[in-house]
Amino acid sequence: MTDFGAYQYEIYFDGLRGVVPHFPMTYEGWEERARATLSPSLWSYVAGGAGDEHTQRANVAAFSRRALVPRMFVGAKQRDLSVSMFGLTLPSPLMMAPVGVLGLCAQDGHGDLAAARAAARTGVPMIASTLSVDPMEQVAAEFGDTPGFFQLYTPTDRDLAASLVQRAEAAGFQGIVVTLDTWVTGWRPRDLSTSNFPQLRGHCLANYTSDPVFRAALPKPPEEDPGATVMHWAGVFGNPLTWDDLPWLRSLTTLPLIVKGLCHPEDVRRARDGGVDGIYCSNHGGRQANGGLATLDVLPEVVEAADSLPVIFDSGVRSGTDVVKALALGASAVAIGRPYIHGLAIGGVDGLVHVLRSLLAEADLLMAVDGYPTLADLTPDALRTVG
Ligand SMILES: Cc1cc2nc3c(=O)[nH]c(=O)nc-3n(C[C@H](O)[C@H](O)[C@H](O)COP(=O)(O)O)c2cc1C
Ligand SMILES: CC(C)CC(=O)C(=O)O
Repeated sequence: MTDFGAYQYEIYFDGLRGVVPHFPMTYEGWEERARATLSPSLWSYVAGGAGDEHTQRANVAAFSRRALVPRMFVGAKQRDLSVSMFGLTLPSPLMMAPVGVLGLCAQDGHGDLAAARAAARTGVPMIASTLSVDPMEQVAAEFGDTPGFFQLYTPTDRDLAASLVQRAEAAGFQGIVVTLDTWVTGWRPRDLSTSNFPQLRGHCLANYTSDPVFRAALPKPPEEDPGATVMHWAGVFGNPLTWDDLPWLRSLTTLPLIVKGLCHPEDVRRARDGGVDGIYCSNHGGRQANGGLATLDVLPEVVEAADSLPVIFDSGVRSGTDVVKALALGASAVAIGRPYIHGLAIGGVDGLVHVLRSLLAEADLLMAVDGYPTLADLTPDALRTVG
């Protein structure tokens, strides 16, 4: 049993002692303060999406088309938000989605380490991006007892891919998340306007520059020729994988293999047949392709096709109620991107922990008030479609 909702009492007791809350209590508040904290170009990178950002807005809007129906006489005094997947038991279904450039969003430039520390403090797992300011071994060292996952951007160099995965295994990560929807970046007008994207990426290559296979392919060490290093990285970064590559991907690790970016049920069935351990239903927060469906709208089909495989969901989650709605539509776990980036930007580890605890408290209290005490109680029948 967990009592995430108790976070509200901590805040009220602080208030009684005259302590004013450090951090805003809503997504809009986190966003507004993060915007004021980050440089304009980093802000536009974080906040922006593909095209005119229609899909990005649709991700958020989809949640307001679903509403939870309250149940009474349930006596949901105790709730249980714990979830078991990939042989792990987690205290809650919340996860931190992989975010490249996370390091740069912290005041001290080490946001990947901060997120790992927040994972240790909350039990909310971090899926560490391939693109990070600090190498994965240092990130993993901060996880404490909370399991961590490594997100792989599969490079064209297969030996490099194998090396990154082997390092993740050795560092103690508990699963590999392979992102399929970003072997090339989508059309991102905000980044094109600032022309800042290449510089940002250049700061986030620690996993590559610390890799023996990557280093061996360079004419000069990265410390001596950073420009050539970035050029080499750009050449190997993205591999447009096909189904023929799935057996090879599967062979890279004995850890749970989760594929990120699946939104079509047929793709889910093929991935399942190809031996993956988990499906990650996401449209990359609307950052890659515009004009698509909200991820929440495809979730039920994906869950059905995934059958017994766990489904991690992300894109557009902005509150604890959104977490509950995604769970009711069948997600096994719910990941967030921008909300925790904002928390990190406004208050480092403390700000990030505040965002995670706020989302968990809101979800927990909603389940209490509306009479859905466990995740098993949250079925599609708990929701109605409105508007
Ligand atoms: C600034 C930023 C960087 C991201 N970097 C990565 C990444 O390195 N790897 C990845 O798989 N997804 C990346 N994503 C996508 C997230 O993992 C996630 O799918 C998305 O943020 C979820 O949508 P949300 O921001 O609406 O919560 C990034 C998202 C943002 C906002
Ligand atoms: C394209 C990458 C460099 C990072 C990413 O996934 C993103 O910005 O959405």
